Amino acid sequence: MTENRYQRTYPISWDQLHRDAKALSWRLLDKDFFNGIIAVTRGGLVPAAIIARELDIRLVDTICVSSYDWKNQKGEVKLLKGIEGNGEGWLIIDDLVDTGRTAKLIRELLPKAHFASVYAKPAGRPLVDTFVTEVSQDTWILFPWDTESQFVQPIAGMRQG
Ligand SMILES: O=P(O)(O)OC[C@H]1O[C@H](OP(=O)(O)OP(=O)(O)O)[C@H](O)[C@@H]1O
Repeated sequence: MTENRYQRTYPISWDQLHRDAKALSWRLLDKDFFNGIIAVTRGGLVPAAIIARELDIRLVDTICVSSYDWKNQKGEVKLLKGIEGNGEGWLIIDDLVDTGRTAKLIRELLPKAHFASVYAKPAGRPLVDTFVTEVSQDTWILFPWDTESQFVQPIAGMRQG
């Protein structure tokens, strides 16, 4: 279900997600992440797996967060599992920064880490160090793990009257 604050959708296929995660890997290639990757659950898990493969990083940890929707606005971000230390030498991966609430919390916890996301909206963009694609704030990104293919009516059948 599309929330009220979204005016358009941006469907992303598995192929595109794979390509975009590889594009992010290229942007991160020259940086050193001695410790490894921290995936932000749950959306960061898939790009983190692709980026770990591309950057030849085998140590992958998670920071686990949960955010609650309240009246169609994203609510408080709750930390379910953190990471010790200040994040130095770690690469944090998320699929998207939207309002930036999740990234803000994680940056406060791990100020020395490098925060990367595949997609970024304007409100969240200042909080990421590296990203690939910017989408407008009123776009609902349809990730492949949240969607499935289904039958749609032919265009001619959708005419009114
Ligand atoms: O910038 P924000 O407004 O905080 O939004 C970004 C967060 O929202 C998404 O997670 P979501 O809340 O959909 O949870 P999930 O990944 O566990 O499904 C996404 O994976 C980011 O972590």
